[in-house]
Amino acid sequence: MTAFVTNEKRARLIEGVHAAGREVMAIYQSGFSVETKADQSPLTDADMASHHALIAMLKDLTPEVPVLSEESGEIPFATRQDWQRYWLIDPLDGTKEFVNKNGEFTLNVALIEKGVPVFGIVYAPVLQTTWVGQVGGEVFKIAQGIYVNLQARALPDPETAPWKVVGSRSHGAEAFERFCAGLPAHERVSMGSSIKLCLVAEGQADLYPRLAPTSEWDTAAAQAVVTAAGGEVLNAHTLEPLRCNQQESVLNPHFIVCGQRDERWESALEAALNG
Ligand SMILES: Nc1ncnc2c1ncn2[C@@H]1O[C@H](COP(=O)(O)O)[C@@H](OP(=O)(O)O)[C@H]1O
Ligand SMILES: [Mg+2]
Repeated sequence: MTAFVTNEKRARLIEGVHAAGREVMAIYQSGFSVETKADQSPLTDADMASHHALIAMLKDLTPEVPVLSEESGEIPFATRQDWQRYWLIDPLDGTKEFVNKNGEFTLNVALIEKGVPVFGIVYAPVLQTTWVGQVGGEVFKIAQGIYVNLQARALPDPETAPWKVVGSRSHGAEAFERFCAGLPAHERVSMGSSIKLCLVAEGQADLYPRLAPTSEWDTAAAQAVVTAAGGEVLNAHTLEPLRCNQQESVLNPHFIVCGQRDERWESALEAALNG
C-alpha cells in the first residue's frame, strides 16, 4: 500500500475533487458551448474549469508531485520517464455523456507510483457518487453521503446468475458485440466514462471489455479502485495488468476489466480480438 496517501490527505483529496465537481455542475446546469478537439472529441468549459481546479488543489496539497492532465498538453516521455510518482487526472471523463446530459461523466484523479495506479478517486457529481480506492488498503464508495466498502464479485454460474457485461455507450460497439457473442448467458449494460470500471469494483458488473481506444487518464483512477476491490484491469492481448508511463504514447492497449481471470471469457476475448 502506498504510505504517501495518508487518511488526512485522502480526505483533502476527496474534498478537492468534490469542489471541482461543483464547478462542473454549475456549468452543466447553466449551459455551455462545445468545441471539437483535434482528435474529434468534444471539449467544454467544464473540462477546463475542472482541470484548473484539480491542478490548483494538487499543487497546494503536494507541490513536489508532478501532475499530468488530459488537458495539460503533451509532456514528452523524456521528461515523464523519470517520474517515480505523479498525479494523473482526467478532469471530465465522458465528455460526450456530459454534452448529452445523461449524467454518466466523472472526474478522475489517480496517483501513479512506478507506473502502477496505486490510488484513485472517481467522482460522478450528477449521481452524487464517489469511488475511492487505495491498492492494498481501503476501497469504498460514498453514495449520497453513505459509505459502502467495495468488493469485486467472483464470476457466478451463468445458468443461475447471468454474467453482467458493461460496455461503452459511445465507443467500440462492434467489438463488444463480437465478445458478447462468445459468452454464456449474460446481460449487457451500457454506461459512460470510468463508471464502467467502478461497477466491476462494486460487484455490480462482472466484465468490461474495452476493445476500442482510451488513454491512461481514462482508466488509471478507476483501475486503482478495481484493483483495491480485488478485481483486475488486464491488457486484452497479454492479460497483464495495465501500466502507465511506459512509453511516449499515453494510449492504452485494448483491455478487459474483471473480478478474476477465467478461461470462459478468455476464449471469447480471443475470438473478439481475432474477429
Ligand atoms: N479515438 C480515441 N482515441 C483515444 N481515446 C478515445 C478515443 N475515442 C474515445 N476515447 C476515450 O474514451 C473516453 C470515453 O469513453 P466512453 O465512451 O466509454 O465513456 C473518452 O474520454 P473523455 O470523455 O475524457 O475524452 C476518450 O478519452
Ligand atoms: Mg476520459
